[in-house]
Amino acid sequence: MTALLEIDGLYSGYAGVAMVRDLNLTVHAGEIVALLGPNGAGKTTTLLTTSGLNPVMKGDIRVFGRSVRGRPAHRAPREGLAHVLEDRSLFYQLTVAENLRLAAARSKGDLARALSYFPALEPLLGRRAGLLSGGEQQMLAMARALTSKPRLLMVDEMSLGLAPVIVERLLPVLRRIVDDTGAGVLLVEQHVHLALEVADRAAVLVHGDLVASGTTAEIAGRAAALESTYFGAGAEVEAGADVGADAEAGAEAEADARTGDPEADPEDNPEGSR
Ligand SMILES: Nc1ncnc2c1ncn2[C@@H]1O[C@H](COP(=O)(O)OP(=O)(O)OP(=O)(O)O)[C@@H](O)[C@H]1O
Repeated sequence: MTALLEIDGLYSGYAGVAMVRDLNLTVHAGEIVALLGPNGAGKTTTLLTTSGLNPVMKGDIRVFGRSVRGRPAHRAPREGLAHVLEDRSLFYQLTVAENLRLAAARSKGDLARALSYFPALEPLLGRRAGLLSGGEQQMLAMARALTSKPRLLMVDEMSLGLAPVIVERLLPVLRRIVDDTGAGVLLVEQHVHLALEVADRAAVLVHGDLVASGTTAEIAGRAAALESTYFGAGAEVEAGADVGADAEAGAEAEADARTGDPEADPEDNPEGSR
């Protein structure tokens, strides 16, 4: 198996303070690796450092065998690394088509192929990105990343603000992409159980330390112990609150799915970016 990403004893953080310590992680071609952990664990920091948006303090990250040290972040997409950021970073005043065309022009990429994974975007090509629902924006962010035909795709919190029923529809697309293209995926996800359904392997970060890694079956077998030991009462309460809100939105989404209403817009959009 070809290692696309090798994180080797990584220390990374902000203002000289390491928020990720001694992290070792590998992503091979054709596999999905889930990076799990509670809020503030260092998951986003790891992805930003891999993209070159945050410096390596100690250790190394190799993407396609080459160290990211000294590589400017803008070179990453051309080399085959795509990063869907947590805030989706769309051009909200531009239409869906314009967002996609800009990305495809930058990377000389394949727009039709990227869209083929998200056919729900086709009737929305003329709509401004800021008017899309949360789930549609996530699809656009993913489609935009795919225009560069990445060999390694990093997705940060695909589920942020989305009902689980929407996430359940989006996550399997990652599996199709991996199966079709042989790319590797590093997936940061708060919905542990959904992530474990789609991933091949998982790693758990807590307060910057890697506390567990293994196949999804191994991690799933330890999920209850990991949650009670590391995620803490606060996280459980927070997760409980989310479940309530998600369940309500999910019920609505399911109702829309049942009625088959193509204009249905079931997702929450807590970012208020419409
Ligand atoms: N720009 C920054 N400056 C200083 N500290 C930061 C900065 N960004 C993140 N941090 C801190 O680094 C730590 C790791 O944050 P990070 O965003 O990587 O966590 P995370 O696991 O992605 O969390 P979440 O699931 O909440 O997004 C946290 O303590 C956070 O407060």
